[in-house]
Amino acid sequence: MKLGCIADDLTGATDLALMLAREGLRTIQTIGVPRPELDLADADAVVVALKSRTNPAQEAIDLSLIAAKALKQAGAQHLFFKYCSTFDSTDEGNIGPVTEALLPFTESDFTLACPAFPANGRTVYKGHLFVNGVLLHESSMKDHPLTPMRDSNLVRVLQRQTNLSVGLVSYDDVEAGPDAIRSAFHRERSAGHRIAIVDALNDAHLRDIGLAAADFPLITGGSGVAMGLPAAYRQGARSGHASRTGFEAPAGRSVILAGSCSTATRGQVRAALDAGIPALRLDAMELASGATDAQAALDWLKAQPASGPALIYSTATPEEVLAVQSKLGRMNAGEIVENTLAEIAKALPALGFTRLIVAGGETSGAVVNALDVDALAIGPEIDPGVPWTRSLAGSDLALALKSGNFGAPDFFLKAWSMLR
Ligand SMILES: Nc1ncnc2c1ncn2[C@@H]1O[C@H](COP(=O)(O)OP(=O)(O)OP(=O)(O)O)[C@@H](O)[C@H]1O
Ligand SMILES: O=C(O)[C@@H](O)C(=O)CO
Repeated sequence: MKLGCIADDLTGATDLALMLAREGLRTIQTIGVPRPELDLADADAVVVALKSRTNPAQEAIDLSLIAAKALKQAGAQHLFFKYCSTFDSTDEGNIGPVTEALLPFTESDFTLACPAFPANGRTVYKGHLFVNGVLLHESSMKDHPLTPMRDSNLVRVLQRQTNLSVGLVSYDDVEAGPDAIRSAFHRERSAGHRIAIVDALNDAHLRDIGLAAADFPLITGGSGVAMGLPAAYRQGARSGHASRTGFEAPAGRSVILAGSCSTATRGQVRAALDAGIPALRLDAMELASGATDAQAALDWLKAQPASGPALIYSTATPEEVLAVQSKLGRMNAGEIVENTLAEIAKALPALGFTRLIVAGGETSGAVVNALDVDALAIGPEIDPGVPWTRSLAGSDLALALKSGNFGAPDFFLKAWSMLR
């Protein structure tokens, strides 16, 4: 295995797995550390999906090191730590602390940090992260329910999370190509920095960064920075593994579970409502008081026409989320909603629902755990960063696990047409 990857959330793992598959690596995604029976012999890359993004830093470190050990034992030659393209974290972690733990594990003393993903509007310039052309701290990420991002300067953000010195490889070096990027890495390392934020404005930059960093024992970033690795790792990497062609899916009913409150998901929920998809809104306060519950949602779902998808969503505006959080607490509110969606998901296979779209990283983690799915094959790309996947064991399911901020407004409408 060339590349062992540790992703701090599930949809992020799927995003990375799609990128590696698309660029020609045979890629398997596992939910948590791979079961010993899982056959990884044919895989060029394994992406382990954790749910560690918002855990206490020590827990995230422990989980990441367990995954790192398992990947190394399975033969991984390089490690990749995948986090969000919007650098979701707090001053306590977890990007800095996990990187700090993985560096000695890989017996190295330098790595890069690059969340750029231009196809989804994430670019880094002079160390500042932009989301669709807007500085991170002015984007909707400033209101994220769990990791509000209020500083766009990633050198500063990361430095607050780690005792390692953080440097910068900026646009001028990156634009000059792989050799200049290698020299810049050398310069930053010689200056005593142990992690370098790297600028990237387009895919050509990402491919050059991938080439320059391919020898690193540890690479950290979003899925974008993995774009150039397959070509570097495999002579004549195959391409088109995850194509846009139809995907064989188990027969059965379709459902969308949305727990993400991101701008993109709010638009997708609106488009689904406008298109007349039957929809049920879960109210966090009503869930907390017991006025409604998962069983009520399942009763509603069973009564919907089997001919098309139905939508269950807790998606709300930032103002609504804040109001709920001020009454229930941020983490508690999130857990109440996640637990309800997970309880709904658990009952779905027995009710004949086999085709699921799940919106939101934390939400997807909770749902997939409840479904007891532990490995995924990667299918075609629906929109950048989001493939259809199929479970490799347990209930036979087609799953599209959508990062909160990914996907076009018609994502919930168009994704189904790719399934055969
Ligand atoms: N109405 C609501 N009120 C309060 N919290 C909510 C509400 N709806 C969802 N949540 C919580 O907000 C969090 C959303 O996180 P999630 O990771 O699922 O989505 P996201 O952050 O948009 O996606 P990603 O992590 O992929 O960017 C979850 O913990 C969810 O339970
Ligand atoms: O990088 C991203 O934006 C996504 O893969 C993700 O991690 C969102 O949860």
